Amino acid sequence: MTDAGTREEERERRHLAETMRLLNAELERLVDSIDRSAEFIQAQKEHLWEHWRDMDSSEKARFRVDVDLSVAQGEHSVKRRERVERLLESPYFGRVDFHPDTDTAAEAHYIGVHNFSDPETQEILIHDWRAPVSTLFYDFESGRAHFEAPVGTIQGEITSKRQYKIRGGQLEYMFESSLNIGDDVLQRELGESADDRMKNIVATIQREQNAVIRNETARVLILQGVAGSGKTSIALHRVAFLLYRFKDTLSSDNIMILSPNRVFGDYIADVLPELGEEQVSEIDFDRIAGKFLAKVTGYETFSEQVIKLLENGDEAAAERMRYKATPEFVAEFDEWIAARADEDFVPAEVERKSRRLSSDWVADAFEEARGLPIFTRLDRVASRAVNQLKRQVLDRGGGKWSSSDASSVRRQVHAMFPYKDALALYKAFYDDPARRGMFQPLARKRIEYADVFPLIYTMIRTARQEGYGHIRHLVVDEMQDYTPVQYAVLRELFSCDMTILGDSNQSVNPFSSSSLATIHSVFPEADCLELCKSYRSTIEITEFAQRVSRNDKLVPIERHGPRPRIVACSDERAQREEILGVVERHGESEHRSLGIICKTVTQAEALHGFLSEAGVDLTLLDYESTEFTGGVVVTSAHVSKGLEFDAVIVPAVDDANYADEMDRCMLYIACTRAMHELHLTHDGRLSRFLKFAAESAERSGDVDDETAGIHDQATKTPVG
Ligand SMILES: Nc1ncnc2c1ncn2[C@@H]1O[C@H](COP(=O)(O)OP(=O)(O)OP(=O)(O)O)[C@@H](O)[C@H]1O
Repeated sequence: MTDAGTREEERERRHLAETMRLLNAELERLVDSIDRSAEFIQAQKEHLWEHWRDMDSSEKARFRVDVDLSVAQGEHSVKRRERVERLLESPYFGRVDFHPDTDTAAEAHYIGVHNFSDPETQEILIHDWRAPVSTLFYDFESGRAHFEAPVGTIQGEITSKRQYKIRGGQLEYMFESSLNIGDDVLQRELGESADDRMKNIVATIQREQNAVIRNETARVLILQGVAGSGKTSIALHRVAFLLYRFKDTLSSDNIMILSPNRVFGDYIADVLPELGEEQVSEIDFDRIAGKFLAKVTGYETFSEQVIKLLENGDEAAAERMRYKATPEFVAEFDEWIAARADEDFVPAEVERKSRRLSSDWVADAFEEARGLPIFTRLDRVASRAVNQLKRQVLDRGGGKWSSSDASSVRRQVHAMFPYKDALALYKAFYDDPARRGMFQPLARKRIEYADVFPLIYTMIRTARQEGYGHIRHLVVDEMQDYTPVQYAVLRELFSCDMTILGDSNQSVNPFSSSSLATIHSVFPEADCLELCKSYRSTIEITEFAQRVSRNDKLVPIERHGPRPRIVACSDERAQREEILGVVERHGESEHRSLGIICKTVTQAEALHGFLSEAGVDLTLLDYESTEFTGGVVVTSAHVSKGLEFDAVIVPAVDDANYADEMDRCMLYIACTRAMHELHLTHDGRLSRFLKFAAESAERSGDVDDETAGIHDQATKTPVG
């Protein structure tokens, strides 16, 4: 390092020491204030307890207000203390020196996970990464730059940019990064071992990612991103940004994440708290289905559908799914439902206790309720008829009016519409000869998954339903796995802003997945953004996965590691031994997590049994799991969606197991979960989707153990 460099580093160390001193002083003050609040609350409670009988009601009320105030103050201080503690671990990660055109000199702005001001001077010592000035750090290189301050756009010049890695309050390294957010720092971050939980990436957010995070104008934002492009991370950082930007009107209670399963929900659970925000609530489509259908019908779940397709390959079922998975289906179905009231409602006379309402009266009442969903409309007509007849009976001395009279009138009105409920109406849609066979119940009271959301949509379109009115922003992850009718349901239930993200290459069910264009057709007003750079895996793993399922837009990050290995084994037993060997070697390596990703949960269960008996300490993740544990995990490709591991083993990559398009999707998902190492094993003929590896091994005569792409487990000779 040059003398100037050493002097600069010295200066930075002094700055860090001074910041730590101020943070420690603040921590002390907060701890003191929390203790005092606690003591005060305790004393007040004791006083209240002892003098309860002697106090009048206004005195008691005053006491309660005092206690409530102290509790609120205490809670506020606890939150602040948590923030200061986080800052003490790592006060800041970046610095940008900016010289506004209107000022005489540049000023250094340090950027961290939270704001922190000098308690005495109120000078901002650390800017929250979400503050307007922090955009300078993320969006600009050295030279001309600007940011939006409350007073307007500030133009100026960036004279220097730096990045730091501070851990436990100690400066580990710093970089001058006048260009992009330092590749050096990014490389180091990406090269680290996977955590048990998704972590925040505030220090290395890239410019194109920042554009997604800070987009304030889109009501609906659709983000298509290749595997490992940071979509999920970005969506969570976006939530944190919106909570900061609109803190007066938006709180974590107003935000919901629709995630693919509970394991994934658990995996991402730490990101928002790490960013100083409360965790937001979560939901998934299975829970929405449960809420609507619990009392209506039994139904197949999404995972059961995936299992059915993977294990049995039911072409007729696939055909039904395909039919119900298009925007045309929603349009046709919408039109059909809308026509039912006019075409199928037949007004008739209503009679009770010799009093009558003519069919014209009924027709008028029905017409007046136009605009309401059909079953709500029928209820409205029935209520009016009940009131009318009741009045006639009572006014004209016709006797008593009981609840059974009211029920009879309601029944008569509802009988004018040939369908008793949404389920009957939905089934009737398939009476049309052109659609016959497209509805196939699994049992008398159990419908296929492909019918679950069309039925829920029918319920929403035909009767008023309770939505999620308090939600003001919905994040939808794995968008490609949801059909247009599911989006139609979301539209009805959530009339709020949305961030919708996913990757069309990672569909778990190609018969009912949605492309970006399809989703855009459901939300024509949406802004569509794309992330093409892939950060998770080494270039060797990314290129390998690309050959399983190509996406020409994908740009891998330049980070190297060992080439993926495909190991051919003589039989099933030898394959299990090979897997055991990889697991044991993993235990001795510097890597932490290992995912053994099978095609199906049934295969994962069998392998879990074998490895447990062999003494491996591991966890099985299946559709019932709710927690992500890290360490050695056995799971299926479907359950592994959204997760990542230092090393991944994909067992049974033979041609019988990975043969059709759906299998290809599963193989792609499994391979793209790996950050640093990827191993694939098989006995029998290699899957057609991996033929490229056999061919390239043949071409290169590649037999070397460590670098070989593919080799025979017994002979170490190339396979192909
Ligand atoms: N700017 C970044 N700085 C550091 N790490 C990043 C950055 N962007 C993404 N990553 C890392 O890349 C990995 C993938 O991120 P994430 O899981 O959010 O991607 P994804 O697009 O949702 O992936 P997939 O669709 O394959 O599940 C994570 O380890 C994340 O921390």
